[in-house]
Amino acid sequence: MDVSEARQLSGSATSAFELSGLIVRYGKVTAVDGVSVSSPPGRITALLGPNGAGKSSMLGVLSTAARPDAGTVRIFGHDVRKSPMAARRRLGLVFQERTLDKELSIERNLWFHARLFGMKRDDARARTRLMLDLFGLTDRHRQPVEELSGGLARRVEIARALLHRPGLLILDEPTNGLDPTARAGVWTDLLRLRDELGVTVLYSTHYMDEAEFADEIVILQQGRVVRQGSIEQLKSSLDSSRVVVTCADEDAAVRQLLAAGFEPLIEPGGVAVHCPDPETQLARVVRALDVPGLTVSVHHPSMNDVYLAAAAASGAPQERESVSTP
Ligand SMILES: Nc1ncnc2c1ncn2[C@@H]1O[C@H](COP(=O)(O)OP(=O)(O)OP(=O)(O)O)[C@@H](O)[C@H]1O
Repeated sequence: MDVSEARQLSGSATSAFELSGLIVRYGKVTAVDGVSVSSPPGRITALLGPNGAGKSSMLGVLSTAARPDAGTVRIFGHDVRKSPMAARRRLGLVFQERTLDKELSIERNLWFHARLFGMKRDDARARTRLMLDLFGLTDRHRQPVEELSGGLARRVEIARALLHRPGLLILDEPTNGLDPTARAGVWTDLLRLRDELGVTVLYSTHYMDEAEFADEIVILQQGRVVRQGSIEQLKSSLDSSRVVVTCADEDAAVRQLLAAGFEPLIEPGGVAVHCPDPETQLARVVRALDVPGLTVSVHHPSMNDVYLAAAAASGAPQERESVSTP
């Protein structure tokens, strides 16, 4: 793919997507409650939150499948209410449900999608070939989709979503149900799309390790944004970096650490010394201790810690009460 194509995919300096005061209701249930989030082109945003937090409802509006009850939603500057078709042309969608035609080959699936999107024959042919090449599918282009593994089928869906040169790719739990190798493959593809083509990616996930790939993380709880920032910002806001000591006599370790001027805490994993710079405190901690069976390690907050702290701080239950659909 050449540079002009990459530019086309990444769009202009306008935000790739921009939600402002978004509200989505289903009857009396407010699924999305005043969410404002945006991304410049060429970045990856992860959407996290417990079941029922409002992730799919938010993605549904962004995908133009559902209308917002209030607020504005723009895709590369196109308002989804006023210009849904223009917004739709800049979007590639990969939803949880598998939507490929199983009986057709990989190539025919791509070709028909291109034609459905209104591409002329020559363009559809060229784009299909390009996507087969880009995703390493050329050698198996005649293979029926029903013979593909889950990971490969997902790859075809991502290729199909990019046929019409969208700048924004939206994926709702893209690796749900895939094995670890297939999940890693999807991530290799998505990172390459960002790095080589400047595609903007917005995805929801329940996998904390997958949140680590994002440039920006948004955590939703009960329809509201409760945390937002880069992974470094979210982790450093937690203030739970620590040196952890395990030994055969924790009481003695606590006494010795207190004598050396630390403020140790007995925690489930051992005796912890909380500090912003555990690597630099490590040697002092070791020097302060004379206890049997000593091990000392450095811990920094994980994405899981960030997520659990956000849940605890918002006081939200981990799963919202589900309501019956009409
Ligand atoms: N079609 C619908 N009719 C009524 N209520 C709905 C509908 N779709 C979603 N809801 C409700 O809206 C809220 C948000 O649901 P949503 O599916 O957006 O959450 P989610 O974060 O995507 O959850 P999950 O992780 O389980 O996919 C929930 O309370 C859900 O029960």
